[in-house]
Amino acid sequence: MNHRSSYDGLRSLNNIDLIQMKARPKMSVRRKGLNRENGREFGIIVCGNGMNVVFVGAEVAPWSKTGGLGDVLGGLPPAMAANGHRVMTVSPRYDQYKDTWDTSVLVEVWGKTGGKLYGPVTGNDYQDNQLRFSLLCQAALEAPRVLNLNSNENFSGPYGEDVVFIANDWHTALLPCYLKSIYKPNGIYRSAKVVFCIHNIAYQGRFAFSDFSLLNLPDQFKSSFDFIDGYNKPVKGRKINWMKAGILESDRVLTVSPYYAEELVSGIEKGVELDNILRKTGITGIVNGMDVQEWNPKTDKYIDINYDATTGTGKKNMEKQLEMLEIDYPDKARGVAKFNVPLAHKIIAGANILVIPSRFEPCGLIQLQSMRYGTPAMVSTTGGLKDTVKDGVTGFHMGPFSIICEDVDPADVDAIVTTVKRVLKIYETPQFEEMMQTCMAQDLSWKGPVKKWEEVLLSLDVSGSEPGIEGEEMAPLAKENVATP
Ligand SMILES: Nc1ncnc2c1ncn2[C@@H]1O[C@H](COP(=O)(O)OP(=O)(O)O[C@H]2O[C@H](CO)[C@@H](O)[C@H](O)[C@H]2O)[C@@H](O)[C@H]1O
Repeated sequence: MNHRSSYDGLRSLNNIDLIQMKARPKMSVRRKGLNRENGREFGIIVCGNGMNVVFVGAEVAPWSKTGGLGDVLGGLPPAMAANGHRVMTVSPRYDQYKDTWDTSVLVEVWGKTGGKLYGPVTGNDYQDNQLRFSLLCQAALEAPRVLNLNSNENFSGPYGEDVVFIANDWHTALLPCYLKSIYKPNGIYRSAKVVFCIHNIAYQGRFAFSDFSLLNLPDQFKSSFDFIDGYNKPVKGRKINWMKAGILESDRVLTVSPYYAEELVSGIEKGVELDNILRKTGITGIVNGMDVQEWNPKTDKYIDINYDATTGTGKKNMEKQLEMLEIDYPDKARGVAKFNVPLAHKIIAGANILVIPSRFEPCGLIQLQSMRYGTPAMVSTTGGLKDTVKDGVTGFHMGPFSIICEDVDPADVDAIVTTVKRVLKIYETPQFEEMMQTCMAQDLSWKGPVKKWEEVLLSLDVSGSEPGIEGEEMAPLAKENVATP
């Protein structure tokens, strides 16, 4: 396991100052470098003590990422640390990442997987994934107690037991179960709480019912895992369902947008057979933020011409190149089915319109990325796309699409054609220009979402938890060694 240490103290002078608050609760803080006069520092901020927060997940960008889960775990924890909380993220070490360091608490469990996160090839899982993710949960429960993280003299040592765990997706669902069965009965983590966050309900961790015996849990947990699978992919029938248990055994359930939260409880199809469970527990949606430093058209290292809202206009030579491309490729289309970060940046920066015809979309990050680059998106009306794209203001809505993946519904094709016509009517008019400006003027960073996360975490009443402060937006620690699927 690679225990990524607390983000505090490692990022900037500003953050080091925030850490000092932790050591002296409700104190006045000098924020060095912010206000200076004649060489003397001044500037007082009165603030709370913050919280101890432990994120747990199967991916964390930039080290391991197959999609948005990695992005969120690379962005939200540093943004919470920037607000004065003590934050760590526990995630598997799939490879020998250059910029990670040894905590000297090293347990090699399944060996390096060379950047292959869930299986040797896409769609083919490791046979022992249950063991792997069980160990991830066990490691995450040990980390706050045993890792001696010397971030800074005021903010060092183990986190202790007054922590909030944020478990993400099915891979982390055993965490609240082990907390309740192993730790709490022994007087450990008495006031600790668990938030379970659903990024994508389509993956639930459904396994043979007899596998319950592998999980090292007492029989009273069986009912939380017990599940009748209604789909014949691969077989119907009685199973264990990790996500169901994660939802039932956690203290709060969150997801990544308010509208997706509504969809999840709306019925069996959108809730993928867990809608009844979520209606019981309740679920809250908070829209994701994005990494506004990695995705910044002004400084993006992957695109040839950097730009901002004042230079969003087309370059003549590029227009010429586009004309040439059309002549060379009369079919006018290209399909690239590769995970290619530079190309993803180039497409988002270069496109005039991004079409996102999702059947479902818990939050969606590419529409945020595209709006930041002044590229309005044409989206289906589902999940976070509904919450983040305003029709006629920052993009175009096409209505909800059929969720039956096997067929293409002709009504959806019509919706795309009608919307393209609507877009073309205003394309290259001042109205479209204004739309691009509005897209780029939005604050899509983690600053807003993190406040909502704080509110939820504080409401759990973990001992010693206090609000943080208004922090600066922070990017993840490193930008190299992204493990691709
Ligand atoms: N070919 C390619 N090459 C390189 N990079 C590529 C790529 N295709 C996509 N990406 C990048 O991968 C990320 C995709 O994130 P999304 O949130 O859009 O979807 P995903 O389904 O992975 O996430 C799930 O979790 C997230 C986080 O909560 C929710 O937003 C989302 O709705 C949910 O489905 C973006 O950063 C995008 O730029």
